[in-house]
Amino acid sequence: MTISGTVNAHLLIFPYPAQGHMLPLLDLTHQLAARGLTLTVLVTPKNLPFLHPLLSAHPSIEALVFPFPSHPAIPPGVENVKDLPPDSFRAMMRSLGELHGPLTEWFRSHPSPPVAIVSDMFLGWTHRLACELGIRRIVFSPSGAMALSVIYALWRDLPKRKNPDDQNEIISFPNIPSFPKYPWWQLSPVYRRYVEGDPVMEFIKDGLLADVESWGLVVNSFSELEAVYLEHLRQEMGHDRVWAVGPLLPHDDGDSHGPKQRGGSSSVKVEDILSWLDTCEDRKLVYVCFGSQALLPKHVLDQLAFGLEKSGVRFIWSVREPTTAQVENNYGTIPSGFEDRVVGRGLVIRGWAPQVLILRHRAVGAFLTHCGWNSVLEGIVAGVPLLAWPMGADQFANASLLVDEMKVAIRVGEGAQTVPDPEELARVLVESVSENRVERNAAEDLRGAALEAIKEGGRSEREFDSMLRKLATLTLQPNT
Ligand SMILES: O=c1ccn([C@@H]2O[C@H](COP(=O)(O)OP(=O)(O)O[C@H]3O[C@H](CO)[C@@H](O)[C@H](O)[C@H]3O)[C@@H](O)[C@H]2O)c(=O)[nH]1
Repeated sequence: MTISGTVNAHLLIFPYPAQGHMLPLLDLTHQLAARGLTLTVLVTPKNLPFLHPLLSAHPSIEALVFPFPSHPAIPPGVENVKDLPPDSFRAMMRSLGELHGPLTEWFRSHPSPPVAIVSDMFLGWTHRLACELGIRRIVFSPSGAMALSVIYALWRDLPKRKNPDDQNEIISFPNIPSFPKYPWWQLSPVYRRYVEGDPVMEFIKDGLLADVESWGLVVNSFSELEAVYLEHLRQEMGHDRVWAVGPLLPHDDGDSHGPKQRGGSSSVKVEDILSWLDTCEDRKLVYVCFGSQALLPKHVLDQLAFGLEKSGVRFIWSVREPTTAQVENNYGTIPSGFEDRVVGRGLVIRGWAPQVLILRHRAVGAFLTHCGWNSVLEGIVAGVPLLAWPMGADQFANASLLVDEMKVAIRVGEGAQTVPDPEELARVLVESVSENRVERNAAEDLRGAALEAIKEGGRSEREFDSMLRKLATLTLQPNT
């Protein structure tokens, strides 16, 4: 049964300011707004522009803008992880915790305050705040259910190595379906830096444990992809308010917004990219991107460039450019002369690419990805095989799901440690766009399942409705 019409509840939406976290939560917010909920979205000033497509599509949404709480590791004027070095998640998580006071004040003076906070998994402290205010907190997970299961197991069980110098020691997760195991170096870098008693690390640990205690969890995933892990999370949380509502699709709203502007303006004119793609054969081009955070070490970037050059395949490569200081720290930039050597068949986009738009084009036949969860879902919706080269965070878990379980991906590399030889990489690139790859059929099937899940009456849509039904029953608790 679907619920029809609008739902009358006020929610506070609180995204974590990293592109891979904010974009899918704003996609969810579009869907909530379309069902008539009253929504307030909390951002700091520099992140307000990311709300513009949402606010212009739904003028009833209110933006709540709080000054960014300063932090010694975050330069003044920077308020989004995309403008920070790759290991800045801890500082950002800690600094946003300072919004507890202003948020409490805002809530207490609001004539009709929200009945629930929907906040990113990295804002676990909002669960305690919600308890103090007598409202509910729903965790938003931009990561998949398998990866989230691993993250929660890490912070609950705090596994340690027998030999603290052994980066390759295997850490097992026997309570998670499929019993995943990873060498130490592939675990979340935030967790690997955990030091008992360190105030920032304890704050982060408390936040992630508070996620598990929260009233609800909404995951950008779908049952056909991760049923066993979603069920595992229901057991971990001790209730069934775990809703898989994905894959969340970007809101299309014409020429100026939607996928063309998703996460920011494209560094190369969108029309130029599309008209070049139009000249390409169907499903023969490889799209290459490592997400909004990762910077590639020089030796990795050079080998990748060499592999692309040798392969002869058509490609678009979206590359995050390092700063001068990062180049001095050995992060790579596009080798000189590379673009001349691949002219006509390779397009390099330095900065920001309209990824979803590119992946939707008929010319794309494979996606070389770091396996950030949004890229994974976008690749699945495009129905193309993935070439998996996880770099960090939850990406090793995502890669094992895609390669070993779903068989829609081919493992190409592992971080900066396992870098394919350019000859080998070139061979895989060529094969990835050939008709005969088994992964191609599996990717098409999974695309079908993803689209089935989000169509009217599909499983994800039903879970979204079930979440709305629960939200519609919420009221402020007596202690407010
Ligand atoms: O040039 C670009 C680069 C990225 N994107 C978009 O930015 C998002 C990137 O998200 P994702 O693919 O998940 O990668 P990260 O930015 O690396 O995301 C972080 O957040 C994800 C969700 O928790 C995790 O799965 C990742 O490991 C973590 O690094 C996607 O929607 C992309 O379409 C663009 O539109 N253009």
